[in-house]
Amino acid sequence: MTATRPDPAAGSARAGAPSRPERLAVVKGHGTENDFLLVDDRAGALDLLPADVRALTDRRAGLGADGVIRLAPGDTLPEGRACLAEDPAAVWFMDYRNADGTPAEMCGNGVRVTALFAERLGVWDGAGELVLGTRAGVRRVRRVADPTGGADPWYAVEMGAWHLPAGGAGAAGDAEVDVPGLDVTRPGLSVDVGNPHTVVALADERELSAADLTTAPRVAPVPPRGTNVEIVVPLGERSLPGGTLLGELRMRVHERGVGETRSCGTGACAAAMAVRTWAGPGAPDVWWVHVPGGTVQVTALPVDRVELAGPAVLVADAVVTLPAAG
Ligand SMILES: N[C@@H](CCC[C@H](N)C(=O)O)C(=O)O
Repeated sequence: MTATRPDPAAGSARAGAPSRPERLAVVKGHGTENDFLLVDDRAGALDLLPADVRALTDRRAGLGADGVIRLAPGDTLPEGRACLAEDPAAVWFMDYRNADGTPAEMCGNGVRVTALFAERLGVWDGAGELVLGTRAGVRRVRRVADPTGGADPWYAVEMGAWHLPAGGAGAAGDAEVDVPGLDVTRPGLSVDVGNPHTVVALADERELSAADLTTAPRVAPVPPRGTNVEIVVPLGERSLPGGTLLGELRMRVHERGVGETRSCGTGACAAAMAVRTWAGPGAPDVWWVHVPGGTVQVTALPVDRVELAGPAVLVADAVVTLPAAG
């Protein structure tokens, strides 16, 4: 057992209704510059309102971030209890909220930063696996060496199953996407990685730079749960020392509930699996996805599962006054 369990006595608050403090301690962190405010709610006592999330993530009037992550005991919320039923080791839950206050099923970069936060809190000793509940199900994290040669450890996350739409495998796309700044409507491929994505292949890096992601690309038909849109340019394949075939691609992303971000872990998984699908049999299993905020590694695992690996950084501690309720 490498993760400590929630303390049943740590909140008498756990027995009562969650409360909303006037002042909240947060830690700022990022994964390839997809940035988050992390909240230690090991007591499972915090009522975090959508308006609180919007105030915290505001880049001018607040601290600023792409999302807020609350680390809470799994047994304090229904989605956490579902994860505990899937795996009793999922005693901690990553409660992820987008900057607009909406909850999302999953955040790949966020899981890695949550793992580092859990280490900082002493909840996980960094050895073996950290088993985290998320709204998309249980995710397992372990520390690994940086495959790109950096000195700091990376975190590898078993991201679960990825899915194309029924009948969509091998297709250029199942959606039409208008990307502001580009003149022609493009095919987009829907890829579910626990949360929804639409991946669009562009001709070259000139098009990637020309795209204007300050507004959301138009996707038709409109995805029922909304979507994150990744625009990608495949960069080719090469062999790593040791012989592993590596594919590389460059990506920008417009995130549901946020806007353009400097990286998206689930988006990198969706993009790599889309490009691998388009490439056909013999395509690499290992992909480096280069985003404005850095590089992450995506690995196709047997039976349509995928792993995400990348860095995690904590940069600051702060105490924030929450907006007045109501
Ligand atoms: N940046 C995250 C994804 C966050 C959720 C996304 N905006 C959604 O609404 O699905 C990642 O690293 O995966």
